[in-house]
Amino acid sequence: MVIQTEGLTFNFGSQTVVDQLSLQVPEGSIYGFLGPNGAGKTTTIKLLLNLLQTQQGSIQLFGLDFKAHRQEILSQIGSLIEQPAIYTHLTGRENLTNRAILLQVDKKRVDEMLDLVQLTTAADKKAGKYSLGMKQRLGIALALLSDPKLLILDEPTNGLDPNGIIEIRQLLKKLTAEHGKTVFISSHLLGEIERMATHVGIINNGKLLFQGSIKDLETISQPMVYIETDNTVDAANLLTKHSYTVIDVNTDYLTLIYQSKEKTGQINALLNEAGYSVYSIHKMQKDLEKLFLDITQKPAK
Ligand SMILES: Nc1ncnc2c1ncn2[C@@H]1O[C@H](COP(=O)(O)OP(=O)(O)OP(=O)(O)O)[C@@H](O)[C@H]1O
Repeated sequence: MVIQTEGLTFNFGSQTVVDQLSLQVPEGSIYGFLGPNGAGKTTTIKLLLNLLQTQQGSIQLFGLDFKAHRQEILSQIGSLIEQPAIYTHLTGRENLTNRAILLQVDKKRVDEMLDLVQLTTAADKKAGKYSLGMKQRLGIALALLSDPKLLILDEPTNGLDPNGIIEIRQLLKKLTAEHGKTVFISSHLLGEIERMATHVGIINNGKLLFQGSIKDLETISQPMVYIETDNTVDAANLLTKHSYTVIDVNTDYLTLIYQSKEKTGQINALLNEAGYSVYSIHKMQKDLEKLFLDITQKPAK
């Protein structure tokens, strides 16, 4: 495990903000740390980065006890919390070069990082002129300069437009798949985490409600397929005969449990062949609120 905490607990005054947290973050994973605003994500991240002192419980990083190996551990972590620390009057390249000098890192890493986060063409523009997405990518490049094993990101896609979000997602996938990094990323958006994470921890009121692989989460979050068709009742009967699980039928829509892309295609073909008009067919994820309800009704394994 790259991150392993046991009974991690933190109080602000009388408020328990992180409550008996036992995180398990495997090497090479993108671990999505999911929870609504105020759940305790940032506080947990600050504990992992030693920006707050652990009050109760323990933290192990890279198999080492945090208290005994603090410096060694922190030198292997790159992080981005809230706004990236960027000098807006300097260019992207100058920001990276300054940091490279400070960290005594080979300056050829600057070009490598610019390339990795796709800022090569904008490298000589002032960072103050960058879009929010470019600033976040520069922040990630800065965090990666010293080639850390673990990257910890606190809501890095907050406020980004869809393109900006896709670029960050692709970058994080590349970092784990091609560069062997482990990524710990917090978010309050289930859909965003589902699209990139390999593992998920869900926190609410400081407590871990669920932890497991993305596959484990899918069994709980169970997406649905909504089909808009004519004659929904007969169409539902046909699908039931073909062993599909129809959950709901109204005059315009049928709702089924989502199984796979291929099955969704087969459903569409089946309805078409039987002479039904399929006006629309789409997959819908549960939102975080509905997922919380399911998790609290069905306790995690
Ligand atoms: N310095 C502080 N002093 C007192 N209470 C704090 C402090 N920082 C955070 N809190 C409280 O701790 C709780 C958890 O905050 P935290 O920032 O860890 O949550 P979060 O999940 O990161 O949420 P957000 O996405 O809104 O940042 C909140 O109730 C917050 O008000």
